[in-house]
Amino acid sequence: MKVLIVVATAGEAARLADLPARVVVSGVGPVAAALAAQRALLREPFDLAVSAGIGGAYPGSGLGPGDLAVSDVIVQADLGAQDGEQFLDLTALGLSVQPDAPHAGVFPAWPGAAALAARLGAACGQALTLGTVTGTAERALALAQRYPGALTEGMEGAGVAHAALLAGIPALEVRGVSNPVGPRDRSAWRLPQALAATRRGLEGLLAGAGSPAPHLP
Ligand SMILES: O=C(O)c1cccc(C(=O)CC[C@H]2O[C@@H](n3cnc4c(=O)[nH]cnc43)[C@H](O)[C@@H]2O)c1
Repeated sequence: MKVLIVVATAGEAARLADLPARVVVSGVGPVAAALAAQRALLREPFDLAVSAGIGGAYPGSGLGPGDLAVSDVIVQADLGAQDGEQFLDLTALGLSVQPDAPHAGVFPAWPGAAALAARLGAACGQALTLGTVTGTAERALALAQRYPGALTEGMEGAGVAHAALLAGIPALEVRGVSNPVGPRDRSAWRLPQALAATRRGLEGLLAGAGSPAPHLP
């Protein structure tokens, strides 16, 4: 399986340079990730596009710094409209099916995600993408309630997933937890542990964990 790995920063890429995959650095955010992913996907064919890196863990996820999460769904959680206190996603706005983007901001991930998570002892669930890092406990809770089962927050997954959709290949998000989603507290960050978890997830993916067992004759 030929895998494209998109990470936001050179620091994340440095820990992955020896892996048997194409690793590209996109910069932070969904637009940067989408553009970098699409540029790589137009250059050569891949079987899977992965958004990988550090991420925040939502309240109720049961995850903490150093834990590993893989996505079964990638959600662009700020794509929609705010109506007072209520958030209206594209489906609620009647914009869910567009000819060139039949996704409504929700991207089912690679079918091997659950098996990969099981083999690695990782969490498997929704990965949310936002263009702005959540900075209050109230908003973290509101997002966790809006998306029950949401595990992680990042800023690139939906961009990679959208580019993968247009390229006709599956996408996956692999996040090592660096921090709790909520009030800004850099002292709570555990970057080395998060980077190590991210690498562990990608090593497992590239070693074939999660891929369907070969059909024996
Ligand atoms: O300075 C801060 O307080 C701060 C808090 C959270 C995240 C940041 C970033 O600069 C994140 C940029 C980068 O890391 C990923 N990431 C990691 N944790 C989170 C998060 O809680 N929410 C969203 N993104 C997060 C993200 O994918 C970016 O690539 C700074």
